[in-house]
Amino acid sequence: MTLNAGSSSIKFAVYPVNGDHPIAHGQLEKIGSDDAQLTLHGGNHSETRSEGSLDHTTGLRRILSALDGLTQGAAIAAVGHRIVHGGPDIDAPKILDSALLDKLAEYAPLAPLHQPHNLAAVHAAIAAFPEALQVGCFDTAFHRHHPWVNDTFALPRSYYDQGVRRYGFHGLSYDYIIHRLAQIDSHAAHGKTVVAHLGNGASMCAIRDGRSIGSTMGFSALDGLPMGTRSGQIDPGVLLYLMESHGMDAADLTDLLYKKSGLLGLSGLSNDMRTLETAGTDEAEQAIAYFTFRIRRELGAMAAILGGLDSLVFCGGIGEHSARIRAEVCTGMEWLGIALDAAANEAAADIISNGTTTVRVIPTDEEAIIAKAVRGFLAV
Ligand SMILES: Nc1ncnc2c1ncn2[C@@H]1O[C@H](COP(=O)(O)OP(=O)(O)O)[C@@H](O)[C@H]1O
Ligand SMILES: CC(=O)OP(=O)(O)O
Ligand SMILES: [Mg+2]
Repeated sequence: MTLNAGSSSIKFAVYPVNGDHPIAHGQLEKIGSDDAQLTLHGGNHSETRSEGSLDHTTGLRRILSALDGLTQGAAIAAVGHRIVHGGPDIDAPKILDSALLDKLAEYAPLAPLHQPHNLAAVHAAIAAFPEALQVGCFDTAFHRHHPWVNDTFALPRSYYDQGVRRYGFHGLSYDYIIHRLAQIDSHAAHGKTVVAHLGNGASMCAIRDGRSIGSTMGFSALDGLPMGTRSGQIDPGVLLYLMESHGMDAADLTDLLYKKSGLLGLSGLSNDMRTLETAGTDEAEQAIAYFTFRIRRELGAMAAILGGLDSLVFCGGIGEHSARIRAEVCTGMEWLGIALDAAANEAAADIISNGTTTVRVIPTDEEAIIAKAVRGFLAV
C-alpha cells in the first residue's frame, strides 16, 4: 500500500507485491474545503463521492475502510509513505522504526502542512497493519546532493551546520518524472531539464543528467513559487516589519504564510485553480498572472544555472490539467527555445512545443516511485 498525504489531498494505491500495476488506487481531494471528493478505482469498480468537510485524519480513516472493501481483505505486506521532510542526512528511502519516527517528528515545524499528516498516516498504518513493513520515502531525498552554493543561505556558517539549508521538496515526483523521461527519450533524460510540479503545493526543479541541482523550494515548502495558500518567495524584511509594526508572532506568521497567502490570499476567493480559472474577477485573474509570472521568472533562473535548457516538463494537478496555465508560462519564452503548439497544448499531448526546447506534459506518479522503493525492501 502507498499513502501520499499532500497539503490538500491524500493519494493512495495498493499493488501486488511483485507487480507495478495497482489493484486499487484513488485520491481524496480538496481536503480543507467543504466539498472533499473521494475517487476510488479497483477491479471493475470506479466511483467519485462527496465526503463533505473533513480533515486529513478522518480522510485517512475513510480511505483505509474504502480500500478494505476494494482489496477484499488482501494481506498488506508493506506500507510505503510519502514523508515530506527527511532532514539533512536522508538521501534514500528508509524503514520507519521508532527512533527514525521520533527524529522525523522534530521536522514537523519545518513542514507544518505535511509532516504531521505524513506521520499520522504512519501511525494509523502501524495500527491497521501491525505486521506490515513501514517504509518512508522522502521528498527531500532527491535534492540532497545540490552544489553547496544551492544548499546554503548567506548566514553565519554555524546555521548551515545546524541544518538551516535549502532542502527542496516534491522529490518523489521529480524522481518519477526523470525515470519516465528516460523511458520516453533517454537522450533528453541526460540533458538539461526543468520540471514544473504545479499542484496545491508548487515547485520547480533544475535537473542535469538525472540529478537535481536546484529547487525553487528551500528550507521549507514555503519558498519559491506562490501556491494554493502559501506565499512563495518573500522578502524577509516583510516578516520583520509584520512582527515589529503589526505585533505578529511566529504562530501568526505561520498561519499567514502557509494558510492565507498565495492564490487564496491574492484572489480573496480560493486556493483551487479550477475555481480561479472560471471566476472571472479581476482579483482571480491577478492571482493567476502572479502565479505564471513567478514560474517564468524561475524558469529563466533555472535555465541560467543549468547553462541552457533541453526539456521543460509540466506535472502536478495544475501542470497536467490546465492548458491555460501552461500557455501563459510558455508565452514570451521563445528566447529559451520554447514555441508553444497551441493545439497540442489544448490536447495535453506528450510534446507541446515546436521549438528547440522540448516541452512535455507528463502525469506524475508519486505512488509508483514509493511502490518501487518498497519492493526494494521486500526484495522481490
Ligand atoms: N482541470 C483542471 N484545471 C485547472 N486546475 C486543475 C485541474 N484539475 C486539478 N487542478 C488543480 O490542481 C491543484 C491540486 O493539485 P494536486 O497536485 O492534486 O495537489 P496536492 O499539492 O495537494 O498534491 C488544485 O489547484 C486544482 O485546482
Ligand atoms: C511539498 C508540497 O508542497 O507538497 P504538496 O504539493 O503535496 O502540498
Ligand atoms: Mg502533491
